[in-house]
Amino acid sequence: MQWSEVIYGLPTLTLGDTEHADIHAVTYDSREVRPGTLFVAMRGESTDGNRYVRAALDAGASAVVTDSRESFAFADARHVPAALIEHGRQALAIVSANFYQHPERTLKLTGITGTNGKTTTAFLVEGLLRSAGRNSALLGTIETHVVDEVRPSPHTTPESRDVLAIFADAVTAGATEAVMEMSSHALAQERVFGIPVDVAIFTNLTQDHLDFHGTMDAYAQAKARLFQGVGAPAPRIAVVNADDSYAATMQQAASKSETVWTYGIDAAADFQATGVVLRAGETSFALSTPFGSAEVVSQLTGRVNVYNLLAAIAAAVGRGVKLEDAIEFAATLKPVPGRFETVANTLGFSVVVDYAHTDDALRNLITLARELAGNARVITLFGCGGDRDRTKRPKMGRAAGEGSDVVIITSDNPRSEDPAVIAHEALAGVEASGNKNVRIVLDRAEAITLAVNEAQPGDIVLIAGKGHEKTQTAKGVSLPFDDVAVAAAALRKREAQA
Ligand SMILES: CC(=O)N[C@H]1[C@@H](OP(=O)(O)OP(=O)(O)OC[C@H]2O[C@@H](n3ccc(=O)[nH]c3=O)[C@H](O)[C@@H]2O)O[C@H](CO)[C@@H](O)[C@@H]1O[C@H](C)C(=O)N[C@@H](C)C(=O)N[C@H](CCC(=O)O)C(=O)O
Ligand SMILES: Nc1ncnc2c1ncn2[C@@H]1O[C@H](COP(=O)(O)OP(=O)(O)OP(=O)(O)O)[C@@H](O)[C@H]1O
Ligand SMILES: N[C@H](CCC[C@H](N)C(=O)O)C(=O)O
Ligand SMILES: [Mg+2]
Repeated sequence: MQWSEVIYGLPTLTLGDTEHADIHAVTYDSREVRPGTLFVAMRGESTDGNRYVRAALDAGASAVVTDSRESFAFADARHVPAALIEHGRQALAIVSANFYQHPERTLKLTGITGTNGKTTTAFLVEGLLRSAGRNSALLGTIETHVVDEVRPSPHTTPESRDVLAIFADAVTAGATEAVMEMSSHALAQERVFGIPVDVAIFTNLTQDHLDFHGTMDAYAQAKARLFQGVGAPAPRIAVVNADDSYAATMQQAASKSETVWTYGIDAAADFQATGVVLRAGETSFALSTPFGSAEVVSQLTGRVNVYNLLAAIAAAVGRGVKLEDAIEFAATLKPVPGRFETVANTLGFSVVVDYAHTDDALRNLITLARELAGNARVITLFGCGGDRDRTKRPKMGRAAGEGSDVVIITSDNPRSEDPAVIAHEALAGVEASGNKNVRIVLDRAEAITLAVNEAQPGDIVLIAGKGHEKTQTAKGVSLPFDDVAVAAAALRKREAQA
């Protein structure tokens, strides 16, 4: 594609003297540059893409977009087409949309934000749309779907270049819909700039990521951007959890949407669940909506999934699926990997792997386990991520201590930090809860084996924090690790001894 076509609509401050180049690829990472690549220099948290303009040019970059006068002059002097712009990430989104020929104009996008429940809700919405015969893309934490093709996901919400590349492939594969998790990092960094959202969902807001956002208010404002539109018109329909304390913030942010639907269990809502019945592997409730009422039955477990189902059904209806069809399809939806995933065994107790990695998610998970366990014990294993919000560690400890009979603190991606230091920060919270039945076992496989060996018939073992993850990252190195596989191995060993 010609340089002039790639920069169409880009608000440039200055354009270089060289006007012709054929662009074969767009990148924001100098290490990806090959001859014919346009390099967009972006300022980041840890470095500045402008430091790598020389490397990009040496690698054969055919054009440069930058917010630095110095980089601009450097590229121009080397007779490479250059554009001086104000915002690197916005520019990346604009040139990528041009380069991929605007797939975002074809796909009707459902965007989901919130602290917890994005992945689950995204899978549910995609499942409902597919059942209704629509071809869809899915972008989120666990994996990426390009209609029927499954690809790994390096991020929950990728950079705009990657979103648009996936969208373009999805359009080629016949997709008319896309469902996407919108992380607060992505909204704050405008990774989704210029991408119109048709239906926007807010799940909930509780503490996480304060290392990045600083305050709960800034975190909420990042989430609210989904409802205002990031470089794009506001979503046509906003779907907001009425039971969450930030509902009003999101509703206000959605003031330009044509329709705002609320959903909830406790507060009055447009999509209202009543008579919730929770069992392992079965959840049911009565649903009333502006389009009629019906009984919803699902194979998913737990009250949090009532919220995820409500949001997903509302979104599907917003996308034109008939309510009665959405409810029929909801009954066929399978649980999401690593979200209340049970590990089968013949020992008479339950082992559950779940992605709870915030204090709110842990509290919800343990409350559910308590209900399901009756008089039996809840054994909770968890850890806290390294190089992430430190202040959530004692809060997670407290949540674990308050609801569990036995607590095992272990490692969950310590990254560059000392796992023992992280564990002791979590321990402080368990101790504050008054729960004395707590142990630290830093080796996660050893800790899981201990939890499994501790369980008696009727007990529930909760293995929290890593869910679907397939690696453990420590000292900067990621090694294969799978909670489900490790738990299954420990169970087989114990079964063999029984
Ligand atoms: C805090 C954060 O979100 N960081 C992401 C962000 O980094 P950044 O803007 O700070 O970029 P940087 O590393 O300073 O680099 C600046 C620029 O220089 C470029 N560069 C850098 C080195 C080089 O040799 N050449 C070069 O061109 C980089 O490609 C980048 O364009 O952009 C980078 C490029 O896309 C991401 O890799 C990086 O993800 C880091 C590794 C990360 O861990 N992100 C997590 C926290 C994240 O984004 N999580 C959310 C989900 C959270 C949730 O909801 O639970 C997600 O959406 O995945
Ligand atoms: N609607 C919900 N409300 C509160 N907690 C939830 C909800 N749905 C799921 N959870 C809990 O949060 C955990 C993470 O869920 P999920 O992966 O769907 O969220 P997410 O928002 O995508 O998280 P992440 O931002 O880390 O990718 C689940 O394992 C469960 O414990
Ligand atoms: N999206 C979250 C996932 C956390 C998962 C947990 N296993 C951890 O490593 O803390 C993050 O990157 O903060
Ligand atoms: Mg997710």
